[in-house]
Amino acid sequence: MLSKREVFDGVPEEYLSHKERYENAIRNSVVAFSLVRKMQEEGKTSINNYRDVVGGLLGSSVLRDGSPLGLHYIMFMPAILNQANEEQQEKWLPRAWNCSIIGSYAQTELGHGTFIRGLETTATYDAATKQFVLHSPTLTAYKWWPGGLGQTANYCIVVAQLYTKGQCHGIHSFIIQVRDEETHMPLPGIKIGEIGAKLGLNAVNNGFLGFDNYRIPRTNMLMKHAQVLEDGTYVKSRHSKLNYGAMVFVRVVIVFDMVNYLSKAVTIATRFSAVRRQCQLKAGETECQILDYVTQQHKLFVSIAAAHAFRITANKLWLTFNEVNEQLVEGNLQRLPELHALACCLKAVTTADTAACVERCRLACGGHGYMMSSSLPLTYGLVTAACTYEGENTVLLLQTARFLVKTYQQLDSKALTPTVAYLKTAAAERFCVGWSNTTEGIIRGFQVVAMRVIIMSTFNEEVQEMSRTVSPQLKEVLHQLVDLYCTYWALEKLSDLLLYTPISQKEVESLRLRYEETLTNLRPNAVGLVDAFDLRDEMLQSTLGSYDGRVYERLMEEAMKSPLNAEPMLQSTLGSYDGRVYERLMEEAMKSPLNAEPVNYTFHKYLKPFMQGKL
Ligand SMILES: CC(C)(COP(=O)(O)OP(=O)(O)OC[C@H]1O[C@@H](n2cnc3c(N)ncnc32)[C@H](O)[C@@H]1OP(=O)(O)O)[C@@H](O)C(=O)NCCC(=O)NCCSC(=O)/C=C/CC(=O)O
Ligand SMILES: Cc1cc2nc3c(=O)[nH]c(=O)nc-3n(C[C@H](O)[C@H](O)[C@H](O)COP(=O)(O)OP(=O)(O)OC[C@H]3O[C@@H](n4cnc5c(N)ncnc54)[C@H](O)[C@@H]3O)c2cc1C
Repeated sequence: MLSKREVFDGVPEEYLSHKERYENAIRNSVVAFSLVRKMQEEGKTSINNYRDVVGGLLGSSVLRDGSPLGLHYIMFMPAILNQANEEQQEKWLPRAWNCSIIGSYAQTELGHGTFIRGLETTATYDAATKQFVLHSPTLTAYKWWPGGLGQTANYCIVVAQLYTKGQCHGIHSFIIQVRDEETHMPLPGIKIGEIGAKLGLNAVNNGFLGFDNYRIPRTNMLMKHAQVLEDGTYVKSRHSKLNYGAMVFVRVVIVFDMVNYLSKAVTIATRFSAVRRQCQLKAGETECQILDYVTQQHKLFVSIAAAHAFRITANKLWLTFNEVNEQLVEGNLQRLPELHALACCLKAVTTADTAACVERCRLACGGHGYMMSSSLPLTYGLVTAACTYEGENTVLLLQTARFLVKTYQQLDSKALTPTVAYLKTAAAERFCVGWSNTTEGIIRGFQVVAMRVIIMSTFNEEVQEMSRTVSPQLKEVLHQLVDLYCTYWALEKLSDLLLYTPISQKEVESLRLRYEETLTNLRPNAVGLVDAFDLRDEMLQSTLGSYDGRVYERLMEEAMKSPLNAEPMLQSTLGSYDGRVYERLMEEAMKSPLNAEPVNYTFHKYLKPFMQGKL
């Protein structure tokens, strides 16, 4: 095991250089993931449920700004599980599971992220040698972003346009070795490095990858869904989008990640708001807790309710994901479009709402929320990235809209899948005959809005589910959270409700009163509700949100650790007058100190012993 001394003990990551941050991340990651390997050996985690364990580690204080090994678990292994046939799984999964190989997932290119049918990397089959030739025809064809690829991974899943017998069959996945397992040097025909400093996740070691007519065996094409036979014959998949399966899985998992990040941020902000006293309600009185201000409650309480709403939604989505995947295994593809639309919608909505809520939590803490030591800026950096990766939010919402429009157009000719069944009810009868300022009334209002503008929004199953399984006291508080969440969004989306429902001005006024009553009712339970997230100080890593409330002493202790560093402002690679965006992105990437050396010392000292099970 590593001695405490070898880890940058006591110096917060913010004060490490870019290179030191990577080296620190490797040390922390091999220690953390050795724990996962120990749990595997003891049968405490399996290939089917490792995500909980890994997800907890990736969101923990040990790997607080991500890990160079994250993609190995987040996408490399799921891609093998989802896209490789049985023979390939037997070959690759054991080595991936015990980390004797470290993988990444290389789909996005400098020139394309959203439009994956436009990816430029080619994989051309050579029947004479039974090999695929991987090539990056242009600079924009270089893979750009894959986590861990910069200096860490020695294998990766590469998504490329498949050519055989002179015909293009679209994008397919391949497992490709990019570095020598002994020396970790890039293999001949491979151009590889890291892309440089980012807004956040600076420990992830995102990389770039270019191929120069690089040959791999035919059997390195992942062939669960489509195949290329030895003579070059292409056998197509039952459904063209089964190759997109890894993305659907990760979008589902991201919803769980948002629950963790939002719970942390609102715990920090709510506890700080109970400690912070500012201004007097009456002259001469003691300054009051800022948590007593309705404006502060308006900022924070909806985030507490959202964390619970997202947790319930994430669990429901996970059940749906497993149901649909069991059906896919039996050849029933009927619910795949619904799963895709659901995963797109909930990944986009939960990441966007969580980013907005985390920023609101930061703002609710005044200047102290702007301190890195509060952990709120770091959390914002992690969450806002999720609005972009695994499918940029705008584009994913368009995918959901496309599915809902199609569903609506087939309302009378096709049986509806469970999550959109409400569209038939909402369309069939005078669904919203009058407005009622109840949770059910608001949900029906949104269903009418959704029906009319084909936007899906409902979580009423969870309300019924909740009334069966909790004590009367807890039910009352949870109903207050549901009420708060509904009335908050009814007031936020008032224009839609006024346009599409018979809500009256008088009812809007009583809705506002009801909202403020709910804030007041929740106030006594606010700190208890965030304590219920049961997040230890080590997880929060926040001077503001510690359980003991010693905010000011901790702020001072952290401030005393600061060596003074000023990083020069960087010019923008994207906004240069000459438009040489891609060349500048690559030029800037090559300035990274990590790219100055072919192999970072941490490979031989830490990563290789870890991969050989010797750590
Ligand atoms: C935007 C996408 C989905 C468009 O894909 P495209 O092939 O162009 O499909 P169409 O828009 O033409 O729709 C055709 C048809 O296919 C259905 N469909 C699309 N995607 C899926 C899917 N995943 N599963 C099932 N079905 C799907 C669609 O509904 C249509 O059905 P119809 O019945 O209406 O015909 C695509 O380009 C896309 O997904 N773009 C986003 C790329 C992305 O997510 N990249 C992630 C890279 S990995 C990463 O970011 C890692 C991050 C690190 C980390 O997670 O930590
Ligand atoms: C932190 C981080 C980690 C990542 N890790 C990985 C990884 O490990 N592996 C990997 O392969 N990729 C990874 N990515 C890349 C990520 O998947 C892409 O950034 C994402 O898919 C968006 O593609 P893009 O960056 O090309 O943006 P673009 O698709 O160019 O989007 C730019 C803008 O154009 C808009 N736009 C694009 N298409 C449309 C449309 N059809 N309609 C309307 N508007 C549109 C978008 O909404 C957006 O506002 C990572 C990204 C980040 C930020």
